[in-house]
Amino acid sequence: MEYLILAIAIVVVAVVAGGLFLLRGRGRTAPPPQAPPAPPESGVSPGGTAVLEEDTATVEAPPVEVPAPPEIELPPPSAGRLVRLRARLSRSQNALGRSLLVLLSRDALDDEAWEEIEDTLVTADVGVAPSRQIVEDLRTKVKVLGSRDPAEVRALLKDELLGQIGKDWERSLRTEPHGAQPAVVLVVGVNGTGKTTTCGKLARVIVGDGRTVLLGAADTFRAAAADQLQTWGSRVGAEVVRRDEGTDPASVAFEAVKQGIAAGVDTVIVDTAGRLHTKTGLMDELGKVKRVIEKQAQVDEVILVLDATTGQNGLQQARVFAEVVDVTGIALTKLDGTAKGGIVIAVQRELGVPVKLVGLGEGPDDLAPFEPEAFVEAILGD
Ligand SMILES: Nc1nc2c(ncn2[C@@H]2O[C@H](COP(=O)(O)OP(=O)(O)OP(=O)(O)O)[C@@H](O)[C@H]2O)c(=O)[nH]1
Repeated sequence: MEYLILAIAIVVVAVVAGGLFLLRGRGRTAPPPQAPPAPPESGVSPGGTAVLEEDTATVEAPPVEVPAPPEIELPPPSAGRLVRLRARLSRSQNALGRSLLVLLSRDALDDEAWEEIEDTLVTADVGVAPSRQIVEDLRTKVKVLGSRDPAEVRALLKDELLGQIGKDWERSLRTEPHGAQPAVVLVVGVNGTGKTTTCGKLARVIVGDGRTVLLGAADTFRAAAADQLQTWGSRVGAEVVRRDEGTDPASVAFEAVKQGIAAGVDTVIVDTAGRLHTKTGLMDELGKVKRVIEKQAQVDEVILVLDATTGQNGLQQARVFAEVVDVTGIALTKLDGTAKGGIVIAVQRELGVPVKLVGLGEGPDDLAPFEPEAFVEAILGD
């Protein structure tokens, strides 16, 4: 009997314990389901394999840097640029105008005074013959005028300088396409004069006027020139055709014009090296570049870039270029850095082609179409 009671007690205890165990098990909350591993942004690890391993699933993938598209700039149009840049010109050229005006306003305009006026003009790089001519003209006009109040003297000098610079030259740059053919501008000149910079700035002038440009880096002598051009081009969204250093410049020019035609751009600008090794070498190189371009399109402009600070030396070099290639216009750079603005008169006289562009600083929009009236006004000051 005792055994029976003991057995029943054991059974009861077992049942109660079992029930309690079962109840506790049911009351437990289930663990949260494991979040699936977040896929990396690209779905692919930097190494190129899909991220699947469990232990890397919780490691956050580094953010993939998407480079921002380059911002395309919209440069100002060409019209009125020289007037806007007048301060630059006044700063460098005012001394010439002021000393001429002071000399012309002297009470007694004797031989000595006229000689001083001539010297001032020669010092400003006007050139000996044109300086003499200006003095002769002024002498006659002053005699006819009789009186010499400051306003009259200023008007007289302005008229004379404008006459020497020439109001009637065709100075507009031919950059308009011919139907489906782009206009082609070939840029030549001695190294260091600012050729590549002028190509870049000119591209901005054309884009600013609402047209499209392609740049050809045919200065294969200096690799940095192509890089420089690339930077200029990317700022205004212009394609640049370039090849390795040492490639035949003519082949780059050919390819640039070909791509320009295919892309339907308005203007192709071709930068050249034009080292002054020998006149024959230069003639061969530039002649070939031009001939090769002409197989596909007409060369509308050959712009000779001349550094205004180099004076007579620059003129000498300009002469060599003019002998080997038909220059159609001059880009006079660095006019902001010299008081010798008279070079405008000298170079036009020397080469018989007009100054069409002037460089007035290192800024991207410091290139302006040349306007004689604004130029003379800047020289004479207010
Ligand atoms: N102050 C001033 N500097 C200028 C002007 N135009 C160009 N330069 C500077 O002149 C230097 C030479 O310019 P580049 O364009 O490299 O000359 P480059 O003729 O192409 O020279 P190469 O490629 O060696 O043949 C650069 O530092 C330009 O910023 C200008 O109008 N004013």
